[in-house]
Amino acid sequence: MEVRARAPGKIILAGEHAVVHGSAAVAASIGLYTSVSVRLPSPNDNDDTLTLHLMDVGLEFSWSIDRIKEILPGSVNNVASSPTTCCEETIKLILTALESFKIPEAKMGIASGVIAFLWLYTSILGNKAAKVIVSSELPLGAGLGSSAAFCVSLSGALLALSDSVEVDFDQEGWVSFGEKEQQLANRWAFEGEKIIHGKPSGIDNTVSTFGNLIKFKSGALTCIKSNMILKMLITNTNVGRNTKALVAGVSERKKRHPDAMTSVLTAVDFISNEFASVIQSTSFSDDDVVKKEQRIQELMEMNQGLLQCMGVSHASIETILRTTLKYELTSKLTGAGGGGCVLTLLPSLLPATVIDKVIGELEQCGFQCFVAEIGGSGLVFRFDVLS
Ligand SMILES: Nc1ncnc2c1ncn2[C@@H]1O[C@H](COP(=O)(O)OP(=O)(O)OP(=O)(O)O)[C@@H](O)[C@H]1O
Ligand SMILES: C[C@@](O)(CCO)CC(=O)[O-]
Ligand SMILES: [Mg+2]
Repeated sequence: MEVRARAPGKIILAGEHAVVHGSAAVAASIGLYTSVSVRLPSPNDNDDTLTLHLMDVGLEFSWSIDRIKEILPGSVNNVASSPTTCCEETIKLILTALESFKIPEAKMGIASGVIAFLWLYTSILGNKAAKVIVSSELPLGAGLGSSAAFCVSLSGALLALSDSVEVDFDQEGWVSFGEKEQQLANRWAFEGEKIIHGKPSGIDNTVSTFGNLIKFKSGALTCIKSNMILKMLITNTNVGRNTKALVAGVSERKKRHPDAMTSVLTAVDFISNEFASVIQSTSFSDDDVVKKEQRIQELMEMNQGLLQCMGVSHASIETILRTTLKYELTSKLTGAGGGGCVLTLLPSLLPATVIDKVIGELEQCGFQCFVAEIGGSGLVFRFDVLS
């Protein structure tokens, strides 16, 4: 029996970092997915290993079930229906399960993903043998929510196989979970994100689970229906960074300058709320569309300025801002910043020749550009009966 699940990445249109401190943020899923397949051995396979193959980084991990029981004795209990946080002590224990694998220095960030995997796997499926394969269309660690897509697709695949969730094995093709099961997958994914991010707001796993466009504030989600076409150019600086370190850096700055930072975070809250109301407003004439796009551009510019105040911009991001400004286009970083990806609004009346020119100039600087579909489906899964 094999189950496959996939979950999308995301862009944050307004409010990253501030959302960790209780301000509102607006995010949309994008049409790039992470897929997880979990294959359980048939009863006569005599397989007693848990294998994790991370295709994107070319790493494979394998543990005997006896070793899993030794590291995580709690894995004999089935806690799939009640998500629990992995404590520091357990993280240290799980780290010992990684010692024998020589992870190259350049790929050390992957260790946190493997710890999240072991925590989610053993909490949801206990100590069953299985072969798990992960692959993604998303760039890893680039601000497009690869960690959330990883945790959501993994939680979805594991829950589909667990006793705690009732699913119809005869359904064909990709299907969505019911609302209750989506909530459960989202809560487990949040526990995984805590291991990778330290202090996540929950926005990334929420938009990856439910898809579409959302406003998110203090853990609560509001679904949004956009009444305008938002076409965003995504430019990857290819500068690697780590969300956990950037989020911690903003918290440190807030501790050093509490009053100034509180004003910055409050300003972002207003920007996100205004962003949400502009895209939801129902005025459709050409003039109105142009005005709405101008307001969005101004909000993006202000949000980027405040992200600079938080200390999460980067020289490569500033180069993209300057380059797109030459074409009167507005950009902001998306996700955690420090490198990663930048969004540029492509207004509806912008000639294709200008888009080609700006992309050409950005690519000449060594950046990678693409236009992704915004607001697609969230977590889905499918069963395949193996012969
Ligand atoms: N396909 C994958 N295979 C293995 N590990 C993954 C995969 N996707 C994500 N990860 C884990 O997530 C980490 C990257 O998460 P991080 O939060 O730093 O970046 P991001 O989620 O891409 O960006 P952001 O959080 O800003 O949206 C990787 O180092 C790895 O531990
Ligand atoms: C930087 C941050 O706001 C978004 C990362 O995509 C972190 C979070 O909300 O968990
Ligand atoms: Mg992340």
